[in-house]
Amino acid sequence: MIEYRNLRIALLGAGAVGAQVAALLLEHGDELASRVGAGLELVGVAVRDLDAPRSTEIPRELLTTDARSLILGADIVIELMGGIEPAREYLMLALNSGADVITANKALLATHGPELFEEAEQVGAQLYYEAAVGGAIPIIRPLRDSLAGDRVHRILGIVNGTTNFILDRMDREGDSLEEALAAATELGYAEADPTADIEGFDAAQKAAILASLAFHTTVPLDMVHREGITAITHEQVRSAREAGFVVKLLAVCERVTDPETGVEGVSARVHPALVPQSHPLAAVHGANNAVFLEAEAAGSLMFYGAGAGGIQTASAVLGDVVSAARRHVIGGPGVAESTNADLPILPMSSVVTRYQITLQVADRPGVLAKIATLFSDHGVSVEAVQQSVRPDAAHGSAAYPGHSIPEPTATLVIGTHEATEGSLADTVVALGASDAVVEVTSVLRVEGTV
Ligand SMILES: NC(=O)c1ccc[n+]([C@@H]2O[C@H](COP(=O)([O-])OP(=O)(O)OC[C@H]3O[C@@H](n4cnc5c(N)ncnc54)[C@H](O)[C@@H]3O)[C@@H](O)[C@H]2O)c1
Ligand SMILES: N[C@@H](CCO)C(=O)O
Ligand code: NA
Repeated sequence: MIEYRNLRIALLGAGAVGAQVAALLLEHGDELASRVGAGLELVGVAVRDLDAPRSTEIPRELLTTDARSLILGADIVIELMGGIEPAREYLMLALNSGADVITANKALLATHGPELFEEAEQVGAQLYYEAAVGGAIPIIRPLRDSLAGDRVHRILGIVNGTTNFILDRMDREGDSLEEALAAATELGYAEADPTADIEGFDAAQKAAILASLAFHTTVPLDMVHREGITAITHEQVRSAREAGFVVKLLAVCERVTDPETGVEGVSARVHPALVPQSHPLAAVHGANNAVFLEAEAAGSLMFYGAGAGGIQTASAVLGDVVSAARRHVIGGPGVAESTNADLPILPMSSVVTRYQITLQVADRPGVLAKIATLFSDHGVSVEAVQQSVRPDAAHGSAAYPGHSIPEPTATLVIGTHEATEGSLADTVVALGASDAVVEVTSVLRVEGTV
């Protein structure tokens, strides 16, 4: 039996992920030690309440409410408390005391990442965060290491399990958004307050992290355009299916050249989008996550699996523990983030995308021509128009002047060619204001087409 020097590991937080990390470290510590070349000793677990029920049994003598003392005696600190403070303060304390740190805290990284990375670089420590995006799915290390020699062009990610579960239920079970959300809550996917998931805040934090890593820059959270799924209707999901699409909440991170100014930069955005049923992301069901990326040399790659869950996320945390511990054995400085790419973060209006717009229009001569003019006035080229007439539809307020019978309306589904988000958005505003249009019933971007 080889005798190893023990590395002292402090765990902060013993909730869904933390309790699983503690259990796996205690159970598989010897096996991991042989992979690392050093013993891994869980020296303590900082909790708020010593007597709170936990999903796994943690020996009472390991529990403490004194996180600061625990941190100061550790070689590796794992933060699984969540939230901004005191997580930020504890990680800074850990880095300053010479410890390497591991966190799953996307909210903290998306808002205070640069400060933490800079501190880690200053003190020559490591900061690992594989669990922060895509849970168990390896995506941070592939971007940071495996693809460091390539040039990533674009990332399309399903990075929030709760919203993917909801949209998938609406598509495959015919649920309304409310019914699907209730099912997500019952199954434990959605939080008691699901706002961060359904309004896209969680996905936006992950988009900021992915875009920063992929493009070797810093993408501030407030530069990530964000739309959630709360306005998505059952009707939109059903029509999407009929037209060969599925609705997904996507994080889109890409290199962008503003067509008007010629400025090259990057953008990150989160919004619902129509994805062709033939795209690999369309086959991501339930609460799973996937990150589809396109790189110059590697071509298309997809990373798929469990984006959440206590034990699944613990797998990513333990991978980081092994990496951090190996460097303790080998020595040398930590891996610095490369954030020196000279790429501005461009606003949403510079992004080039495609829209699918559904309109209720008055069914009378000249309406189509009027609508076509609105598109061309904004420099937007129409790719396809589909019309269905519902003469009996007393939709909206349109009525023949002076008559009580409602004017017949038609449904127009208009797919555009690529155009800047700015001109597409202006076109939608002009459509809404036109007397030819009774109602703009749906506007969705189309992503993942070639
Ligand atoms: N649950 C998942 O599937 C998942 C997936 C990926 C990433 N994450 C991230 O992992 C982190 C932990 O998530 P979780 O689901 O385990 O959360 P959780 O709420 O289940 O657990 C957090 C635990 O930390 C404890 N805590 C909070 N503040 C503390 C303090 N000051 N001192 C000591 N303990 C404190 C809480 O009491 C709680 O037990 C979060 O940053 C989360 O975003 C979670
Ligand atoms: N609430 C998140 C957890 C994982 O970060 C989700 O639904 O994906
Ligand atoms: Na991950």
